[in-house]
Amino acid sequence: MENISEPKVFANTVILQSEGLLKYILETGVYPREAETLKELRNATAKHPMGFMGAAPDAGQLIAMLLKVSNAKKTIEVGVFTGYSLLLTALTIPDDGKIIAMDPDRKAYEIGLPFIKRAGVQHKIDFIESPALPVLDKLLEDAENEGSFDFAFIDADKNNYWNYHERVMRLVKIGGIVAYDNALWGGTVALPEKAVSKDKQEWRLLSLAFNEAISKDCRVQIAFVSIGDGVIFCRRIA
Ligand SMILES: C[S@@+](CC[C@H](N)C(=O)[O-])C[C@H]1O[C@@H](n2cnc3c(N)ncnc32)[C@H](O)[C@@H]1O
Repeated sequence: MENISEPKVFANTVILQSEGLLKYILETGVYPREAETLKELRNATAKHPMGFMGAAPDAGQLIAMLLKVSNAKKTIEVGVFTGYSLLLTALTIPDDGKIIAMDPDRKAYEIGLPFIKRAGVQHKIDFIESPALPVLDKLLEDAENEGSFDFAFIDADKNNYWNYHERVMRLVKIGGIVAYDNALWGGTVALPEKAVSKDKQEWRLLSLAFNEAISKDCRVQIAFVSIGDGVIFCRRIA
């Protein structure tokens, strides 16, 4: 039976371990506000063999809010999959905004493409079928790209998170925001290694190292948020 006692509170933070509480949040304030095309894309992605591994819809809501309050127009998307966060961003930035999106998996992108087209936002997207690192390096070859982006969402291979960080720190303007998904790696960051399944151990270690390094990085103000699978938001300050 679902735990019906009050959720635990630690350091004045409700521990979202109750499925009921998350269900309440999603059903009350997230799903009713989710754009129809996003909902359809999310449902279509659930049929993918890997299931829906896009940004969590409640995290998406926060990302959209940050895109709006920061007036983001030019963004970077590392890790597209079927495009949930990509479509969310495209729906949120202005009509003359631009997203440079990169992922070596075009097939997954094409699952989401009909929804992107239907939403009428394809003109804002420049999808590059490639691992992200060489694309980011290419962008950095042109000095005009330095500090020209307002926002970046990083949701791809963990082993490169720090490599992405070093590059987006140059591409995103001072005051711009970078969001790193999966900071909690399914909650494994707070578990001893022996309690973690073999397939999650490597990325757990990478997450621990990245989270620690970013927490010490003076170039950014951070907000480490327990939403979805954990998102670290960074505002570039230097
Ligand atoms: C968790 S999914 C991204 C989900 C997406 N942001 C969304 O909201 O639907 C991770 C994606 O990262 C991609 N990926 C893996 N290695 C990559 C790399 N080196 N460069 C760019 N994308 C990569 C995978 O192909 C996969 O589609």
